[in-house]
Amino acid sequence: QDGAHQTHEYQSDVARLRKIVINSLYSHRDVFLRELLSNANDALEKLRITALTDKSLVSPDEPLNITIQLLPASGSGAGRVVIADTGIGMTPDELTQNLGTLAKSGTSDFLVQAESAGAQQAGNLIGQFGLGFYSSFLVADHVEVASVPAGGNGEQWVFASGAEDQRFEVFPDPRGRTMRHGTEITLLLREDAKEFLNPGKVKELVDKHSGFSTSFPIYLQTFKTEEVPDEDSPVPADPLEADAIDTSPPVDDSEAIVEDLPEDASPITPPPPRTKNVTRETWEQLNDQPPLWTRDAKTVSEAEYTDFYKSTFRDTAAPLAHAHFAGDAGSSVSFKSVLFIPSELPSEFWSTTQARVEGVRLMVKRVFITNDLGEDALPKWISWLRAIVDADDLPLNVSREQLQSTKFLAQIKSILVKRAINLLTKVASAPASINEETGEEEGQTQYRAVWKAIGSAIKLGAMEGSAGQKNKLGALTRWTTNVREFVGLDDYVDNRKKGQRQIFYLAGVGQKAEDLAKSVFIEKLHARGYEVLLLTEPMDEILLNNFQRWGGMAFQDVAKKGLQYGDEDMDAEADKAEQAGIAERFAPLLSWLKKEYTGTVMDVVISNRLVTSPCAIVADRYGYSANMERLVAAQQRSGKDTSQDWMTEYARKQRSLEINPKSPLIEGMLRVVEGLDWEEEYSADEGEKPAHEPTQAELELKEVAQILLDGALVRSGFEVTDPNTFFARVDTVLRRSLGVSETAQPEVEVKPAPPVEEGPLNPEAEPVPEPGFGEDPFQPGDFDYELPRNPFPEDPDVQAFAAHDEL
Ligand SMILES: Nc1ncnc2c1ncn2[C@@H]1O[C@H](COP(=O)(O)OP(=O)(O)OP(=O)(O)O)[C@@H](O)[C@H]1O
Repeated sequence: QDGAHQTHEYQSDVARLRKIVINSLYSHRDVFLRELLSNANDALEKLRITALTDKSLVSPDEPLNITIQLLPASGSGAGRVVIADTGIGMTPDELTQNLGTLAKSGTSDFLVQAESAGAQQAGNLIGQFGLGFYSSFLVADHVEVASVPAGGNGEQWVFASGAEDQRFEVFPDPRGRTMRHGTEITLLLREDAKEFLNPGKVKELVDKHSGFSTSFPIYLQTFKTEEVPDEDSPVPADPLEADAIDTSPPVDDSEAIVEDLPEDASPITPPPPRTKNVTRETWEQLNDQPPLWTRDAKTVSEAEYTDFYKSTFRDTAAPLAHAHFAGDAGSSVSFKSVLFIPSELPSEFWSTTQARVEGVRLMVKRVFITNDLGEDALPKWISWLRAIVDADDLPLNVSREQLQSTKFLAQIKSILVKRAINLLTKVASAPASINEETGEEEGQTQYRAVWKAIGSAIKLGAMEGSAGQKNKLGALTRWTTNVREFVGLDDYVDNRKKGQRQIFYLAGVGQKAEDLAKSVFIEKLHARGYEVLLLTEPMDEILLNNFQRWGGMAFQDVAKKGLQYGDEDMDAEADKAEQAGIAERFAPLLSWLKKEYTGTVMDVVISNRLVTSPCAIVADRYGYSANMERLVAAQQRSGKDTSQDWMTEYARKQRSLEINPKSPLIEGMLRVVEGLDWEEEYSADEGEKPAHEPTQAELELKEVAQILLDGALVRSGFEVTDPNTFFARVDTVLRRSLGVSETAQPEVEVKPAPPVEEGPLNPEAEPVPEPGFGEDPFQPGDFDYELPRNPFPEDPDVQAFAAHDEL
């Protein structure tokens, strides 16, 4: 390399990105034009902003614009596309830095993801990441970038690289200075990319992808061939004279028929003037249509909104909904805006606390100013919003910093949030449409898609928003119930049964709604036709607690105490009498169970929520439901919130056992309790031993009761306190029912391992078989051993283990 001519190795990430781009985007390769035009537009914007403080950088002789030239090959090669801008330009160092390295944050993560994804997925990922300059290699074998920085007096430099090259060159342009400032990119097209020399194709692409999103004019060089008078060859002015000149092809004299012209013959028409074809260069502006947001919404088609969104926000998927409006920000700044709901949340939405908001593009009189909304950007829940806001009455030379300190920005943020909520509400309240082909009701297809995409963000908004927003966003939430899906809270309230004053819900984070619907807590509600919201996301329960009430109804966790159907007072006298009868009949069992479970549950009551299950564990109003208990346990495992341990312990104890008087099992227990002389036994103070040794019947009842309690815990979603003891009890009961000895242990003998091996391990001599490969390490007979006799037959814990094994 000589003094000026530099050769650089590409940074390894660049090579990887180029490879991914070329492999995965072949079928979308026309994106190169959008990317290069967007870079050119950015460079012009940078210059415009810099020139606000240094006017010498621009001159009226050098208008800020972008030009495209399509140059078919004169000799070998497929031809060239040259895209030039009169923007900020690059110094030789910047050429090296900007085009030879990837400075973007998250590049490595992106590359790992894209490399492991399929071509189609990688294409989508790249779309979101923005592939920029490297997309040139989709259509070009070789790329040259000539550039001069604005304000620079030095040489014009060139960055040059082949698509397959591991290196790039940077050198002074052998043509000298061809630009005052700016950048010119020359693509030597690949043989299979000749279509991009077609002006029609280029116009179509600019129209579709760049027309809306570039604020500086884009001109395409076109050549028009016109017929013009040929001034070089003399054309006689006088038709008579013209007649005198014989311009007819020579004819054979012998064949000539000479006729005199009749007197009244019309005058001889003069021959057309001599012309020649001249090819003229013209520059046709491609983005001369007014920006979409400045147009009347009635004149903009859905397809135009979609194309605009995709090209402006670089999304491969269409938006789910849009709103187009003009307004007044209150401080006499009028503006026009279009906002969009994207088809999915940004990938980092849940992994950051304060999301970066880059989707709101602020413009002043159609010129892009910033997409950085400053410190207190939009609230996190709505950081996914995509919008264009174009203010008319702000000075054009307002800087990004000035704009951020104006009232306008704060007002615009609140207007955007309000408008976005209105848009969501409009989509959510669209009447169900009828499918014309099938005649079936389609449901709210559009809002279902919106809910699927950003439903969790809407729930977040309903929690963190202002009071007014909470109500609006709460009304937008949709739930699955035991009878329907996609149910709004207002809809639930409208559908309530006579007398019902509670909105019933059951939470089971991570469970499927259909499994939750089979819960013991829902069986009676379901059987009676009541609707229960099934909450499966961690946020759900917290959200409902946050609302406290909806439409005048209180939220009731059906796994907790306090459940009321609301029709209790409407029960016939006979029903009431039956309830009283049951209460009286089961009183002995309730008393016995209360004594038995002192310290384990707060209370034992007759249930109003069970149909077939014998019992359930119901949390007190301030106790933890099984769902809450799991959430708290997960938090504690992850090291958070340990200061709350005592509260957890307390809340855990706030629960009751509910029994189902209609269950034959409970009936059976009642009969056994009635047969016991237990009042006397337990009349001693709490904690004291019974006055006499318990009878066999009582011991058995205790065992059954304990299993029943553990079963109720499991049924109700809690964990049993000690699974080993639980299984030991089940084992005993099983043995009893089979007539097997309750204490007999299996006859087993376990072959002990050989003594510790001496000397170092030599893997070469005895290769360790790879899992799944090589010979089966086990030989026939390896499993023919006997477990040893239980060495501690009296130890109840060991018995429990043995029993567990048997099960
Ligand atoms: N026409 C240009 N004029 C001036 N600088 C340019 C031009 N094209 C590219 N650059 C510089 O090269 C850098 C890299 O460009 P590239 O297109 O690869 O990524 P980007 O524009 O930063 O990101 P993205 O394309 O995803 O928005 C740009 O940030 C810019 O500094």
